[in-house]
Amino acid sequence: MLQSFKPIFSCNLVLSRSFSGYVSRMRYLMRLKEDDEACREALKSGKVLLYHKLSPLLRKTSSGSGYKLASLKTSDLEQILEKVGKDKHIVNESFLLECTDKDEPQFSLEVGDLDRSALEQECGGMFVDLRKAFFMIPGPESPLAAKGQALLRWHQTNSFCSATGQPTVRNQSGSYRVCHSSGITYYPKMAPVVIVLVSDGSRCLLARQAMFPKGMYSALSGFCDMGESVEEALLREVAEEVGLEVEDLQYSGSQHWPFPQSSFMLACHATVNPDKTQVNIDKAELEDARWFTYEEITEALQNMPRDPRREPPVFWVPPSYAIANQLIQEWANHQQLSRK
Ligand SMILES: NC(=O)c1ccc[n+]([C@@H]2O[C@H](COP(=O)([O-])OP(=O)(O)OC[C@H]3O[C@@H](n4cnc5c(N)ncnc54)[C@H](O)[C@@H]3O)[C@@H](O)[C@H]2O)c1
Ligand SMILES: [Mg+2]
Repeated sequence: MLQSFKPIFSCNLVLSRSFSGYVSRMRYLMRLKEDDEACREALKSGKVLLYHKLSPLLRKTSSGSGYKLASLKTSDLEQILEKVGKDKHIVNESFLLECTDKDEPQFSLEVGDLDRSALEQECGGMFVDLRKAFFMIPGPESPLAAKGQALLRWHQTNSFCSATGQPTVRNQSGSYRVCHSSGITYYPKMAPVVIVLVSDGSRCLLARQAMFPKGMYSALSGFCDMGESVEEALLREVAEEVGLEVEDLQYSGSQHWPFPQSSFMLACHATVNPDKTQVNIDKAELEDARWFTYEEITEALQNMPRDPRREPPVFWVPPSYAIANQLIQEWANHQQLSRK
């Protein structure tokens, strides 16, 4: 029997914000999305994240011990562009991302047609593949790095109208593209995906696809079909992939996931009857699916691979920037409490 969703972990973000500052920032952002002139003005005093063929620019932190996303003042970026022999006006091709706590609008710009090493030298940083960058930058910067890449990718792949084949034209912020021939407005899209950590009360079920890195197991996941609710998608995916019927669902949280295209991950916990835990794997989709004990999970959480040059542990779970990790951590915390 399905229980209704209980939003058990999702409120902290909103509650921790200073409310009036947050509202005015969101209203400002909303205006910039719609008002081309205001957006152009904001860009002049804003900051820009650079991407080279969708890899974000990182810089060393001031202590020199780590890396962070490089956020360049527009005026500095214009000078850099001129130094590498480019028209500084390409800055106007930037897309609006967000507005920081200090009311600073942030943009992203693709510079893949410029010389990579010349730019790296002028900017004092390096362009790093996004998957690798997630291991290098502070966790709170990951969503912005992902959003910057996702928006650039969406614009790159939506420059023509699918009805007329005519070019589409962006608004200044990049919040949509229009085909003036058909009048169709295109908005950036994400594909909804359910991800679920199934438990039988004392163990949790993790699976791996053949394409996963060696030894990595994750929660079950799958794209929602057209017309499906999250609950229906989740029940179907678990049935399809491992042949089990889940009984109880609890919402955990959500995440934008940029790989390989933009997905919107909706994460839940689910339980199965402890007497009906025999898995029947869909081998076309999964290489393996297994029940893991609390002890195995806590060990995996403590033994995350840190150095890609070293052999990974025999069993490990997705890194902290993936919502699968959040689900697994929550399950382990819940088990720990229930064992006291
Ligand atoms: N952030 C995380 O923690 C996390 C963890 C696991 C998976 N994921 C992501 O979830 C996504 C879906 O997971 P999955 O591979 O198990 O899905 P899945 O089980 O639905 O299987 C993928 C297959 O579904 C089909 N499909 C249907 N709609 C699709 C669409 N809109 N885009 C692409 N393929 C579609 C394709 O045939 C594809 O091969 C993947 O992109 C994966 O990277 C994220
Ligand atoms: Mg799947």
